[in-house]
Amino acid sequence: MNFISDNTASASPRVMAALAAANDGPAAGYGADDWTKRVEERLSALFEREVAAFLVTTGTAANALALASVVRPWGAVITHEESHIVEDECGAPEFFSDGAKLVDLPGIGGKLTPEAVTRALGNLNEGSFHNVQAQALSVTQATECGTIYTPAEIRALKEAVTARNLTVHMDGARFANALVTLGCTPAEITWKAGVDVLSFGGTKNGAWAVEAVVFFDPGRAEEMKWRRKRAGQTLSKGRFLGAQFEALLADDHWLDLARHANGQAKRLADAVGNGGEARLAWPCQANEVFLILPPATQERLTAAEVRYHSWPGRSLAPDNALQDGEIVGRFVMSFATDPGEVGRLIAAISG
Ligand SMILES: Cc1ncc(COP(=O)(O)O)c(C=O)c1O
Ligand SMILES: C[C@@H](O)[C@H](N)C(=O)O
Repeated sequence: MNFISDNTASASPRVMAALAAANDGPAAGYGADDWTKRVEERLSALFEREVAAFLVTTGTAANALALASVVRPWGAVITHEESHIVEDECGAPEFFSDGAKLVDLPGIGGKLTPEAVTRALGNLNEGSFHNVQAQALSVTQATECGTIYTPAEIRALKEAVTARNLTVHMDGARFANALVTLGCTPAEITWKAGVDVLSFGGTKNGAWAVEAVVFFDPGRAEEMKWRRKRAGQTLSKGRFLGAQFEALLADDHWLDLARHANGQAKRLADAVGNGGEARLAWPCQANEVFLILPPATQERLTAAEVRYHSWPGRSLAPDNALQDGEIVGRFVMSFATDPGEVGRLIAAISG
């Protein structure tokens, strides 16, 4: 049984069928194709305002190029210490921004707080040529800990950085999962809450490989076309990115995919999250379940050949610290997660 990551999932059959259907005759290259144009129009409708959108193939590219477009080499990006841009992008944001600094902060459950951000801003001297200049805040939605920010929480973070005029970036690799939990509109959890640029994840949601960098003020997207090309992310046969995203958005397929993943995560969290055999590290609010596992439970999972990520306990609340031999395990669900496997996982944990 494999609960390592939503990255291990297949792609939605509807997305793969759309890829095959797009493979018909000639089409303009480099993003000028009809599929990509329809996606750009669809995203403006989805977010209830004109947006500028750029399709790329990975979340790392989306995050790194989005941030490079809004910070200068002498800039600083405030983010969480467990954020993907800090932990898992091999310095890509720093590289593509020509050296911007990531200032990473702790936060329970992988979430930033306005208080921590305000403290960090206090340590970043505005205007001094000796110091990097705070220019962006990056939040992940859903976070790397499977928690989510409410629109009010995003607004509070925006308010904390407004005086310093920081741009707000959202890593939305699991944006769909957060949205179906919140039940709000895409606009309410992004630009209406103060987000300026979104890495809109398609791959983990169920695409083969596509992400959209969405600028809510098209005037701020000016550099992106050159940055994307220089990064080798402007595909000559761009129709195959457009076709994927168009299939995801059609008939709210993207939300149905996320609902299945979240539903299976909730099943697991509800079944074992508060028992003696395991307990929740922090709330399960999207498609990932983080469980504190005592040694006996770890042994049963090994015997049952369950694959999951061991996760750092840095973001645990002080009153939920790990005890002797305990670890945090991350169990990730996707659109393709088999409910029967989740039942077998629950049995293995419960003993
Ligand atoms: C929170 C988050 N952001 C971004 C990404 C994008 O990463 P990749 O470059 O692997 O597509 C991931 C990948 O799993 C992720 O978990
Ligand atoms: C790199 C790894 O963390 C990946 N982003 C995942 O969530 O599985």
